Amino acid sequence: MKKHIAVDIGASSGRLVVGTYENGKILLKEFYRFPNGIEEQNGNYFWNIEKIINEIVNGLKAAKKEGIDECTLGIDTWGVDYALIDVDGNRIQEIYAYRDERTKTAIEKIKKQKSLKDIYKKIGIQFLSFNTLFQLYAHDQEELMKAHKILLVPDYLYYRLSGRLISEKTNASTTQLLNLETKEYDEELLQLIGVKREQFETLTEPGEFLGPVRESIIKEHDIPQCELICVATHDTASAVLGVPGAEKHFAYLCSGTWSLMGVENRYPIANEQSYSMNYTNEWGAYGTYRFLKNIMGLWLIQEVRRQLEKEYSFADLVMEAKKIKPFQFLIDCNDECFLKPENMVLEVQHYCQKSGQSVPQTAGELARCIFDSLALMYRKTLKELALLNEYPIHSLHVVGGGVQNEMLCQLTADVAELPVIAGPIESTALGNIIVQMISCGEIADAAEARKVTRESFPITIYQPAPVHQLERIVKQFIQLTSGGLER
Ligand SMILES: Nc1ncnc2c1ncn2[C@@H]1O[C@H](COP(=O)(O)OP(=O)(O)OP(=O)(O)O)[C@@H](O)[C@H]1O
Ligand SMILES: C[C@H](O)[C@H](O)[C@@H](O)C(=O)CO
Ligand SMILES: [Mg+2]
Repeated sequence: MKKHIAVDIGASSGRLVVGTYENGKILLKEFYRFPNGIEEQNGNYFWNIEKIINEIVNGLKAAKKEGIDECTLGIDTWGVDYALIDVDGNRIQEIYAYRDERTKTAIEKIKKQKSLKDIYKKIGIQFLSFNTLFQLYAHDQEELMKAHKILLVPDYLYYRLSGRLISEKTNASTTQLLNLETKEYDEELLQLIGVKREQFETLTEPGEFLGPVRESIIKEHDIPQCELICVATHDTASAVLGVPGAEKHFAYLCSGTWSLMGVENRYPIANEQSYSMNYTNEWGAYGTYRFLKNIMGLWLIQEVRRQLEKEYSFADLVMEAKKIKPFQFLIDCNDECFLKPENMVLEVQHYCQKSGQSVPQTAGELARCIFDSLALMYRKTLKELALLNEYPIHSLHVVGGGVQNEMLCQLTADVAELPVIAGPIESTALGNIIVQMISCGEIADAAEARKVTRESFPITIYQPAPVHQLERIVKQFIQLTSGGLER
């Protein structure tokens, strides 16, 4: 039976997971995990890509030790960030992390040259200050001109492992450079940022076979014979494929460092309303669109935990939050001030103080503030999704590490007043492996894969319970988040 390895690298951790398809079920086993995170150098933030590559090789060595001699392999990571390589394939700079401040003013500068609404109408991607469009605009032009190729992170990892140059579509859409109509890189925007089309590789469909891992790597390290498959290399695109949605229109929350909340459509929605509410049409696998919004997510609690010297585990922080009276402290989770503050504890406290609220002091109060605010933001986003898609949303699938935060899952059900269907945790790795299984002919398509997922992995359903004075709390939250929809 075929073995498929998913290399899933998120902003806070990476993992290697092996998947097999047996008797109508998908079996997954995580066999290697490593911490990930951004590193500061001279006031800028970067990814340690050589460490990530070493960890991938270490993971493959572990796979060989587990008795995996041959397999297919797919790679997915976070979006927007890129490597520049010269004509000899050498990386010519460190890989900036999207939380670096260099793009802080890029949107303001670009809007003087091109209307943001016009960009949105043809590209349909949400405006995030760190999208690749803005990163390249802010990049040193001399260095950019020296680049033979611009490779998003997972494309670069495939290149390092195999020598194959790709520009995988789902992740390429996070650049905010792909034109919805031409289905190609938008020439006008490329000119605006001083990049030539040939600096990007030909757009690549998820599912394509890419060939073997370089012989030199296999000779140097005792790793399995791997056939690389181009998966949905944007981790969120893979995560969505792993959502066990049975309904025609299912809403999902990919709950990790970011909270990505959206729906899967067969068509883009890029109109006045979706522009004003800043929703995105990231490309999904198999011709779909991920109509979603980025919510600051569990980054908030990750940074509070880091500030508290990791004295508390995530489970401890949930336990502490449970002891605190709810809805005393609320923040607009999507406020730019939370994107990369020096000290998240002080940032949350300052926000509460300047908005005239009590100030959370203890770990429990800070965690409570974050979880309450995230649940209310999820409610707001679900209402907006139903309005913009013109169809009702009756439940919410939660996948990713946030599934382990049972308190937040229940709180989300209560505050959003709908059932939350939680699981699988490793939906990203699952979606990565699903594309490999479809390419190998073990599963027919995404619809069959979701059916198999429902039969293979347990879910937990959180039914909504009444929240005392919910209307008043929602009104207070909507005022904080400067309006937006609430019916
Ligand atoms: N035992 C736990 N209890 C509560 N929350 C948990 C627990 N374990 C993990 N989490 C939550 O899951 C989050 C990590 O989720 P996940 O592993 O999906 O992120 P990732 O894949 O590393 O990052 P990305 O979102 O970039 O893909 C943690 O930040 C934490 O908030
Ligand atoms: C920066 C991107 O919006 C981010 O990577 C998000 O798309 C993601 O991939 C979260 O895991
Ligand atoms: Mg992840």
